Amino acid sequence: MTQDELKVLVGRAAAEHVLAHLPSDAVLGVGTGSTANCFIDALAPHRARIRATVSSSTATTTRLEAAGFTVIDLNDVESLPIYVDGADEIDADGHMIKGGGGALTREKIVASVAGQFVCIADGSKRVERLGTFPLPVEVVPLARNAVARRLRECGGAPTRRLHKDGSVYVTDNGNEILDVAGLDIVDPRGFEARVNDWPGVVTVGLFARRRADLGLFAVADGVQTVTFPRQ
Ligand SMILES: O=C(CO)[C@H](O)[C@H](O)COP(=O)(O)O
Repeated sequence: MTQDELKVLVGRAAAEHVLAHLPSDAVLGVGTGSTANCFIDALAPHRARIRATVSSSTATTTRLEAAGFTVIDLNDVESLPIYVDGADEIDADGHMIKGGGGALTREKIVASVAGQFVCIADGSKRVERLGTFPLPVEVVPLARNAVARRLRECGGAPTRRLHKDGSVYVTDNGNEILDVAGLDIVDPRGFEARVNDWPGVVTVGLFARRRADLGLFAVADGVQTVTFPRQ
């Protein structure tokens, strides 16, 4: 199976999970990226059963609305039983690197409100230790070089995210992203807290304090379900 086929498979599994577990009057949190898009597509025929959604990016909002879902503001939501999103890497404890699609800040905010974080991915995203995928860090533009220097002191090699045409990538929140290669993240919770603390850092794409509760991972012979115990 191709990686795209695996994403379709896990998108369907996540839709089944939501239809089985989301209360009928509840709001659903939806992540960003190609795997999250497969989930939206799989859930679309059942949109009448989803009262409303909260989106983690403008791209996801566009896709949800095009598929006929109602999208509401997180400020108008008191609880969010389930949040479904992809990941760039996930370890055996459910800690993740996210933000390859640039939506890390809103993803982290929506995830922080959710009762259950369901991580959906093809099996290639599972790693022993986080850090092979360059860690995205969203920064206020003024702080870019100051934060980059600190990341170098930690052994990382940050680069400013650019579009293919060379223009600067700007997030939905008007900030920039540093993608940090070369990190060997032995203590995800500690490193998340450390980087979060630096002035100018908006969000670090380490999801360790709020990690996944459930993983659905597509591999050649089906979808594996992994429950990550609360820490
Ligand atoms: O964090 C994300 C977006 O900010 C995505 O969940 C992550 O990049 C995975 O994307 P994909 O499903 O396209 O591989």
